[in-house]
Amino acid sequence: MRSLKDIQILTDKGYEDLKKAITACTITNLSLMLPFGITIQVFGEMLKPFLGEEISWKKMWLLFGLGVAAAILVFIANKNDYKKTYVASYKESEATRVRVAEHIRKLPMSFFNSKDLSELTTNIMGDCATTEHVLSHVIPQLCANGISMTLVCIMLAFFEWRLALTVFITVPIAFLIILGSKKLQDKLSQKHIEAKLKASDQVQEYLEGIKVIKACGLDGEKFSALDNALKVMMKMAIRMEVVTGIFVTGAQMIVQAGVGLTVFTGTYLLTGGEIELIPLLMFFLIVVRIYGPILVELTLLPELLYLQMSTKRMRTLMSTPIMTGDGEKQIKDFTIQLNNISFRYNHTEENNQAVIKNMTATIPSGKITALVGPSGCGKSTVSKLIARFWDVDTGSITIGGVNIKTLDPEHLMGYMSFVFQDVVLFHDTIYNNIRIGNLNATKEQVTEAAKAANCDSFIDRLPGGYDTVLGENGGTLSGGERQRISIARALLKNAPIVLLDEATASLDPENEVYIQEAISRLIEGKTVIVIAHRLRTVVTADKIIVLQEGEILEEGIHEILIKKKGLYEHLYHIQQESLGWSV
Ligand SMILES: Nc1ncnc2c1ncn2[C@@H]1O[C@H](COP(=O)(O)OP(=O)(O)OP(=O)(O)O)[C@@H](O)[C@H]1O
Repeated sequence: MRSLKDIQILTDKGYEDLKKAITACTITNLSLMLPFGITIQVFGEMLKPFLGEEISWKKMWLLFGLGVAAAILVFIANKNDYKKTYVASYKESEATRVRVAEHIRKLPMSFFNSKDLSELTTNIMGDCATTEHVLSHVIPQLCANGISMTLVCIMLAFFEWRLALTVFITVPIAFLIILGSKKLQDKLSQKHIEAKLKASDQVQEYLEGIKVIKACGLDGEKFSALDNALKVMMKMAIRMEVVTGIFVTGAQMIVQAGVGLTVFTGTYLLTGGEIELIPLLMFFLIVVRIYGPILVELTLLPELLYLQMSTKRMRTLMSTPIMTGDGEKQIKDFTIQLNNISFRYNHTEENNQAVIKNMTATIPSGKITALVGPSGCGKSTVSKLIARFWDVDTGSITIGGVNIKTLDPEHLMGYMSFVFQDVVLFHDTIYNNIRIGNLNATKEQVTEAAKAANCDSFIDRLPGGYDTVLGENGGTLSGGERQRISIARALLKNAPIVLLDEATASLDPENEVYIQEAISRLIEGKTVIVIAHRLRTVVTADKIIVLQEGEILEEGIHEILIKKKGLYEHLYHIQQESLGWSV
């Protein structure tokens, strides 16, 4: 329980609530003993005529009254138990999900390089659901059953210790069987979880790639991959259930063998005159009653073991250090300085080549700086390092003399706007999709930004205007329209540094004109970093940095680089020639 708190699956409040839930569950279990005790008393009265005694009706009416009171008590205890256990655990699990999502948001991008989306979804939804189930249905019941059974065991031992011993002697053996199967169950759980992840990966790939699958006629091939993954998942689930079932049933049989043992010992004591018939019969009744919770415990225990797999993954996730920094530092000058920086994406694999090698450059404040170079030379990586999506391995990046590693990533983001080629739009209204740039913006500011980004022409054509709800990832808009929405967002944010990544690639001439206009408004007076393949779009840049294989090869303005007749001039002429091609 404490370990759940330590790995932040349980908050302090959740930990306290769980303790309350266990107490409530124990009270419910003990309250359930009341009607049972009364039944035994009634049973004892009813047997009296067989022993030549008379039934006491006064006592019977008293027992009836007590029975009604006990039923009311059981109802109250159950109600309290429900509130303390279920309601508290669902609230706790909601808080856990938010905390996990918040932690994920603050993790460095290197973490996401080694994780895929379905694994993280499993973390947020699956593992939290398992924890929620175990917190509400397993831990309180297990602890409460353990406490109430121990109490009953002590009471029975006072009554007749030899019988009490035979009742409980099989219980530790049964528990040892379940605990002994832990290794095997862990292995099977791990395989089951892996199969589940693979299946959800396949489902995701199938749905995301449905256009390509249809266009390339891959339906059969991709569907059979999905079908196989689902079959493996089913096989693993059945295997896990069967093995768990064998151990649980075996353990339950051993516990139930205790009934036979008790009857045997009881008969032995009865014939030896060491116990009377009625107390013995009552003892048998109690035994049958208390075996119920023990059998339930045995089915709950494997679930607790399964939780360990989820908590292990959660522990890895929650103990991954987040990016930190001091959010207080204010920056006035936006000159970006790359000081001998080196960076590699993978530090673990053998092929961990540095993508950026000893790079030193200045990106002047209030000017346009273009990063150009062949595909894969590291242009996007440099922009990601400036935005602190990743931290450099060696060297430093400063903005206005402040090392960005000392800045809180969220604070740093406040200084930057991004216009990427692959625009992410949310399943929400156009208005809200633009407002993401600045959640404090007024309606007028949002529409003004949309106008400046040349969005109003297409928004006005939409039936709901600004209130039109976009499909998943803006599926109903064209590439150019999506790009203009992302520019509107950036305009609304009005950050002093603008990162443009391939913003006008793959657009038709009309859209390109609209977007170029919008971008001109966006970058006015800002420190701009442009990443572009098409060199004609950067000829007017104040500075061009030419990269090759993660190193700076040339620097300067267009005219000087052309005169230099180096890589830039070569790439520029190839592109000029290709512009003359026609199909
Ligand atoms: N997340 C990542 N994990 C591992 N390697 C990566 C990752 N992102 C990029 N790379 C590698 O780093 C190198 C530089 O990539 P980068 O995207 O910075 O190049 P680029 O110049 O922007 O390329 P392009 O112009 O084609 O977009 C490439 O070899 C690429 O394969």
